Amino acid sequence: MTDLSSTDAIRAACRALPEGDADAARAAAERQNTLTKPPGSLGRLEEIAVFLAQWQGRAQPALETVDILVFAGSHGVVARGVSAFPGEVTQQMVANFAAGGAAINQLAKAAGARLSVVPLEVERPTGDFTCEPAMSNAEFADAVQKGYEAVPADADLVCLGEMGIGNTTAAAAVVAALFGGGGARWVGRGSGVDDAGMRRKADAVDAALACHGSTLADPLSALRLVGGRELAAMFGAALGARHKHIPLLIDGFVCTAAVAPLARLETGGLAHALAGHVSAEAAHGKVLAELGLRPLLDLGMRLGEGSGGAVAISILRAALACHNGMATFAEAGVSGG
Ligand SMILES: O=C(O)c1ccc[n+]([C@@H]2O[C@H](COP(=O)([O-])O)[C@@H](O)[C@H]2O)c1
Ligand SMILES: Cc1cc2nc[nH]c2cc1C
Repeated sequence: MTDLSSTDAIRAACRALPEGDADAARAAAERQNTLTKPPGSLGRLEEIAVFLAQWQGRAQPALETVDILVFAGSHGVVARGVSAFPGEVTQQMVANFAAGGAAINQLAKAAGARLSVVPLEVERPTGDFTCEPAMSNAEFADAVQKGYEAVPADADLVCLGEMGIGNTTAAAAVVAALFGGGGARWVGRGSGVDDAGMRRKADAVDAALACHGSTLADPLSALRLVGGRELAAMFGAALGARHKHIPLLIDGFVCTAAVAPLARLETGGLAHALAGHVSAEAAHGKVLAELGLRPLLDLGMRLGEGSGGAVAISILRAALACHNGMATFAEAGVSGG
């Protein structure tokens, strides 16, 4: 068992990231060039097949077991009027996930994926990070560990998602700490705030930057001090996927902000991740650019719940259908291969 019981232990786990399988990637790329199509003509579908080979460690990867993990958490900063919805919606949506009534229930079904929802003390909001730590060291480590353990060892792909009223403000604070700039650069409308709400969000982020100061320079501390439990759990799940040799599909702005500290701590820390989509939340594109991640889809979605990642699973399935199912030039008797 990987020890994640303290921030130091989490740091050590981040320094011990396994690499992908270069031989499997090479074999997959070679196979692509034998298939009955002009080399490169399937564009990013070819890159996806090679990526999945690299991170699953086999030249012919599969997507038999795909897990969508949705983490839920509550945020003290909601008291500052930063969301269009009341905080209790988080718990109500957790019930809706369990009843099968949310968008992600349908999208998971459509994508042929297993859905797990992991509530993280949703009845107990984090500290208001504008003036106090969002989480203690122990609370942070506990959420990271829950995320790590939520990753099933037998998964072929893990797709991350979240639910947490107020969490676009927490995500904005995390990326402001990681990449610089004030609140106005990173806040957006989230689930639908008006202009006054946007100003309150920017003010909340600026207050957090002033309150926590240079302690935010460390990416893990930033996630603990101004993040949230579901963000910490997504970070832990990204770490878990890497340690368990499972490729990762990330979702929108909140999810990307949560896993970004892994890339800031370790070069190539998110090399096992694909960005499912770019959210309509304006800052998401900026964070993806900072991380060098190119989103697969741009559908104007801004829901969270892992919904953009869930839609992108179908693109990954298309990539592997071609990679594993097409005939080679030799098999089909097609000239020129
Ligand atoms: O991740 C995104 O791109 C995203 C963009 C806008 C809204 N959300 C979702 O909306 C909720 C947060 O919105 P807010 O306005 O309460 O901060 C939370 O449950 C997220 O899943 C998520
Ligand atoms: C209803 C609702 C559903 C959501 N799912 C993710 N974020 C959400 C925010 C709201 C408000």
